[in-house]
This record gives sequence, structure tokens and C-alpha cells, in this order.
Amino acid sequence: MEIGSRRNMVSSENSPPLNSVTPLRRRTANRIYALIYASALLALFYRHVRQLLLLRFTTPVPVAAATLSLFVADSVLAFMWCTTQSFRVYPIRRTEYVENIPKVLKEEDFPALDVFVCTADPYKEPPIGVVNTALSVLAYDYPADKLSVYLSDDGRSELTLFAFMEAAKFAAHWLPFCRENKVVDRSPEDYFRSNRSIGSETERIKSVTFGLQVMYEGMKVRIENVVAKGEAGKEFIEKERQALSPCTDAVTGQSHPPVIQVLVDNSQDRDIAGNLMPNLIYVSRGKSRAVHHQFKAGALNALVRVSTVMTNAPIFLTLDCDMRSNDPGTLRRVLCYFADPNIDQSKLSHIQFPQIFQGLNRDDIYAGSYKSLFHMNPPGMKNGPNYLGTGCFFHRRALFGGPTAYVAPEIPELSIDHVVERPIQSQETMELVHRVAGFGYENMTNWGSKVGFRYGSVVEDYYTGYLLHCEGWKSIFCTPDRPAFLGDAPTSLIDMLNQCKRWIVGLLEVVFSRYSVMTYGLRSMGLLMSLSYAQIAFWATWSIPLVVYSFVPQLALINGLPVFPKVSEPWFLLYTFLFLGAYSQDLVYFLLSGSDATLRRWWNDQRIWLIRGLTCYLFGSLEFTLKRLGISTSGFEVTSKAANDEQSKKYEQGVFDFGAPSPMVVPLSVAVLVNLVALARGLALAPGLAIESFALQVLLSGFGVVNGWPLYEAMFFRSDKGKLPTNITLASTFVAALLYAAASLA
Ligand SMILES: O=c1ccn([C@@H]2O[C@H](COP(=O)(O)OP(=O)(O)O[C@H]3O[C@H](CO)[C@@H](O)[C@H](O)[C@H]3O)[C@@H](O)[C@H]2O)c(=O)[nH]1
Ligand SMILES: [Mn+2]
Repeated sequence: MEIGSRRNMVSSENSPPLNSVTPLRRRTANRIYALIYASALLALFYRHVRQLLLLRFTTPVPVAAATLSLFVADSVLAFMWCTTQSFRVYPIRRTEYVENIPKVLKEEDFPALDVFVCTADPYKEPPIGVVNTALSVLAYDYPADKLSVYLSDDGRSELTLFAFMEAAKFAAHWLPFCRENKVVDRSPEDYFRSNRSIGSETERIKSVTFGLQVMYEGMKVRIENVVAKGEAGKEFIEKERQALSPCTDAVTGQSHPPVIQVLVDNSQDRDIAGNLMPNLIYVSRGKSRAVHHQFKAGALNALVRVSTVMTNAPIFLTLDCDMRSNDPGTLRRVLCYFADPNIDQSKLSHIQFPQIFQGLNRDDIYAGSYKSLFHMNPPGMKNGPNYLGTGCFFHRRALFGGPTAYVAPEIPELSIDHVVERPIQSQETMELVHRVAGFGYENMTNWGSKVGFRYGSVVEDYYTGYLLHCEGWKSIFCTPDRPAFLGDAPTSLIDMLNQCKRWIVGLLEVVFSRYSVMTYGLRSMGLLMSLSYAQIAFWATWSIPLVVYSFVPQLALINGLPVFPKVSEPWFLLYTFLFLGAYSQDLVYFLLSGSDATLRRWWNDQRIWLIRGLTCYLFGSLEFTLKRLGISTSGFEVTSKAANDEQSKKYEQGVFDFGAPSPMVVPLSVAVLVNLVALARGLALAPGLAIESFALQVLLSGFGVVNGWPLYEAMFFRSDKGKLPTNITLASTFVAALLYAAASLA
């Protein structure tokens, strides 16, 4: 099946088209370039093999070590290059014709839709932010009786529950306001922050808006006060307190029965204009220390079960707590696919939107936009994009076995054809949802293995999407001009590195699982898709070439050992082409990936890639190994979405923050020191004869130094809190000196 073909433009049933697919013209150029580049790689390996054959027992150790390590590094680079090509064979662009929806589907025939929002920690994920996410989706342009929003609170926090009770009250004012005034920014925070064109509004609207803003700010203050105090206190209604009270371990939220509260019921609760409102349901699944709760995947599965019992919408959307809706029309947009008769719905598992972030600084110094992961690569995946964890609409059916192999859940109320007959607050329903959200419920069931989001990796999104594609599902990447969702990216270096480290651990868990990408994946999905998945799965291996290229040629240069071709040799041109060719293709792709893609952002993106190679990729691999050996028990450490003022200011100004002491930074700072010494050494050679043999090594060290600039500043020139902690500077200098000594002894 081709999901959506060009034929959709002229639909067989004469109904107007809902979407179209255009193959990108660059695909031909891509293929020609890939051929040229592949030939260059072959030549490179010809040279490598020749050099390896020259090795003898008598070859000096440094020469042998350099030859071998550069060979290994280039092999990894070549492998990753191959995997990247899988995104460039069939790149496409999709367009939706939302305006045609009314001609194809009446509103009363719209499918029901459930929205899942996950949160886990009221301190790292401030409840006011979660509330904004929830309000933005409650306010979708969609029939209220068909929309339900489920909030999963893995922190089981009365702060979050309190915030949501406030949100439910505020929603009664916010929803009709958005509807009547055709508001586009439906997260109140975004709306009140943006410079609305106040001039064009009438006096009446102005005063309504002002009143609402006062109400919103009041709610925000109450919520923030409660969070600052650490408890909801008197403001909290007695009933809710009781619901939460059985928690035996209130501090960590690690052990308690489920808490499920219907905060808005779309069969009875009305907004101030008298219209029914969508359901809003608070769910904190039960947890016990004795049963692994499986982090976010476990939370999502609890929501899948609770929602199947209560509303059982055929489609659900998963959202992280910091991913606000940025377009009230998104649900109609996804109908352009889910309601398209030309698409084989029985094979379509999910529609993924890119993750787009608000609040990145101008040059995106930490490369938080993850251009290749979220923008450049997904449109090129043959069977559709992988699941990115948030901003993704699923066919509920896709979580229950492959397209032709339905796996029935253990009780009929959880099956996809279960018809909801009871009101969501009926006693039977409430009893059942408490049961299916309980901590022991999944024992001896298929949840996490054959049904639902899959367990076994902390990148549950990657793992689940991967297994769905292996089962034969297809997916669609949807990239409207106005971002459908906007999220928060880490704004401190250490948060970014920790997040990336967790991803590496999770990806290696997949690589070393029995569903490994290059074996099981290759058999199930074919070459192109498994290469696409491999490109991500093997991120950790980037650290091999990056470490080698940060140290080996530099240490060799310091010791007067040439490792690359001389300027006068033709091989010199080959090396130059391979380097510049790869970099410029990446640059072109980056610049084509959106209007926010600038040259400086690209430069930072490549710098952060180098940094990751020496920090989180390395330490993630280490952590994975320790985890496998049973020495460490790292889990899903939630990324902080709360930043203090000083930190935010530094980020705004585009200044790197190395202040948080972390061993991860040591290899990086050692590398930049070694590069600096190597460059100095190399420049001392010039313009002597030797430069002819060392030109590439000198250039490479120079490249390292230019990229390392923020680190030199942080080590030697800064005195603010964001400078590199002195002990790390000292430790790095010491290690660099040791390396220098060791290399000179050899
Ligand atoms: O035990 C847990 C841990 C996390 N979460 C939620 O999971 C979401 C993502 O967590 P975050 O710390 O923001 O992780 P990121 O690394 O920023 O998230 C990316 O990577 C994750 C996989 O590692 C995916 O789940 C996310 O969707 C994707 O945006 C948040 O809403 C959390 O509240 C839970 O519900 N339960
Ligand atoms: Mn996140």
C-alpha cells in the first residue's frame, strides 16, 4: 500500500481530495550524489586496506594504533552514511486540504478522539505548564461530545490535581472565549503573552479579554503558590484529599492505589455560554514498589485501558506535558488522513507531527531543535515516520497486534470494539477503571509485549513505533506550515546532555534486545526501513569516530607522525571531498528544513553533534553497560521544564552554561585542550617543509579549536556561574598532560 497516492487528487468517488503526496524533486540529485559519494568511500577503503596490509610486527605501536583506529572510525562513519541514505531515496512532502473536510464528512460523523497528556513530577514539570497544555487541547475545534482529555500524573501529586481542578473551572470561561473570538493561540499563557492586535478589538472584547486575563493570572498565582508551599492545603476540597490519602509514600509517589477523578464530564458539565465541555479526567495509575511501573510506557498503557473503558475513541493523541497545541484545527487536519477513503485505514497506525520548540535562543546553541531527528529524516522513511513520543495520533487498533493479527486484550471491556454504554461516572465504570489502572493489573497479560506501548526501553516511543512498523503498520508524517504543537526544549547544557544520555541507554536497549534492528528489523521491514531505524539506534557508535578524530590525528601531530595523505598526493583531494561533501550536504538539508534554519543554527548543530560524541554518547554507552551488568539502575529521569531566571537569561544571551559539575564534560575538555596544543604545534611547523605532510592534521586541529571555543572561554576567561568548575578544568588539564606524555613515550 502507498499511503495516500497522487491519485488522491482525483478521487475515485469524485469527492474532493483531502490530501496529496509530492515526491521531492531532490530525490534524483540525492541518488546521483550518493553514487559519487559511495565511489569515494570505496576509494577510501581501498587506501585503508592497503595501509592495513603494510602493517608488520615490527611496525611501531603508534603507527599501528593510528592506522587501525582510523580504519575503525571510518568504518563507523561509512556505516552511518549508508543508514542516512535510507532517508534520501524517497523523500516526500504531504499537503492536507482541510477546507474539503466539510464536503466529505459531516460533523456528526466525526470520530471520537481521546487525548493523553503525561506528567510525572510537579517540580520539574510545573503544573501551570501542564494546565496550559490541557487547556490548549480542551479548546480544540471539535465537537465537545467527541473529545476527551486524559491526564496521567505519574507523580500522583496533589499539586497537579489541585491545578487541574482550577483548570476545569477556568476552562468554562476559556473555551467559549476561544470559540467566540476565533482565538488561534489556545494555550492561555501563549495567548496573553503574544502581542495581540488590540487595536482592532471592540471595547467589549477588550474588557472581556482583560477580565479573563485577570482570572488566568489569579489561577496561575494560586497554582504557583500551592507548588511553592508543597501542598494544596485548605484550598483543596475534602473529597479530593480523601481520594489521595491512601498514599503510603507521599514524597516519592512510588506506592499507592490508582486515583481517577472526572473533573469535567461532557454529558453534564457546561461552560458559561451553556455549551457542553469535553471530558477532562485525571488519572494517576496505581504503583507498588514490588512491580516495575515501566515509566512513561506504563503510564500510557494505563491511559489506553482507562480510556477504552470510559470512551473508547478509535483515535487517540499522545502528548508530553510541555507540548501545547498551537493550532485549534489540528484534529480536522488529521481527519484528512483518517477519513480519506483512498487510504487503507486498516494499515495506518499513526500520524506523527514534528516536535517543534518554543523558546530556543536565536542561534539554538544546544541544537535543541534536533533538525535531523524531527524534521530532515522522518519525511524520507519509506513506510512513514517513527513515533516521536508526542504530537502523534494513533489508531487505537494499532496498539492491539499487527494489521491482520488482532491480539485481544484479557477482558472484553478493553477490546477495541467495546461499546461504551454506561456514563463515565457510573459506579461500574469507576470500579473497572480503578481496576485496570491498578499496579498489579498487567501481571500475566500481553501489555507491554504484544499489546500497548512496549516495555524494555526507556525510549518507549522509538521502540513502540519500531515494533509497529515491524508488524506491518504504516504511518504518516504531517508538517503543516503553522506548527500543530509547540513544546519546551532543555535550556541548559546539562539537561540536554542528560536527556541525550537517557536516549542512548534506551536505544542501546533496543539494539541489544531480541528485536534488534539489523536482524529482526531487517527481516520484518526490509532494508530501507531497517536502515532508517538503525540510523537512530546506533547513535552511540558516533562516539567512536568522534573520539578517534578528536584525539588520534592530534596526538600524532604533536609527536610528528603523519597519518593523512600529503597535500601533493591525489588522496588529499579524496579526503577533502569526503569531509566537505558530507558537511555541505548536511548544510543544504539543514537549510531546506524550515524557515528557522539558519547558517549559525547549522553551525551549532554540528558543534553539538561533536560535543555529544564526547559526552552523552560515550557516557550513555557506559551507563547502558553498567545497567546490563546490574551495577547501575538508571531509569527515566524526567527532563526539567523549570528554569531559574539567571539560567534563562544566560540562555537567552546565547552563552554556554558549563556550570553544572558533571564528569561527562571531562572527555570533551580534554579533547579541546589536546586540539589546542596540536594546533600550536602544527602552526609552529609552518611554513617548513613538514606542513606538506601534516596539512590535514593541522586543519583538523584548527577545526577542533574553532568548535571548542566556548570551552576555552569557560575554562580560562569566564568568572560567572556558567564557567567550567575549576576542578573539572584541573582534572582535564591533568588528563590531557597524561595523554601527551603517554603519546610522546610511545
Ligand atoms: O515515569 C515517567 C517518566 C516520564 N513521563 C512523561 O514522559 C514525558 C516525556 O518526558 P521528558 O522528561 O520530557 O523526556 P524527553 O526526553 O524530553 O522526551 C522525549 O523522549 C521520550 C523518550 O525518552 C519520549 O517519551 C518523549 O515523548 C520525547 O519527547 C513527560 O511528559 C513526562 O511527564 C511519565 O509520564 N512517566
Ligand atoms: Mn520533553
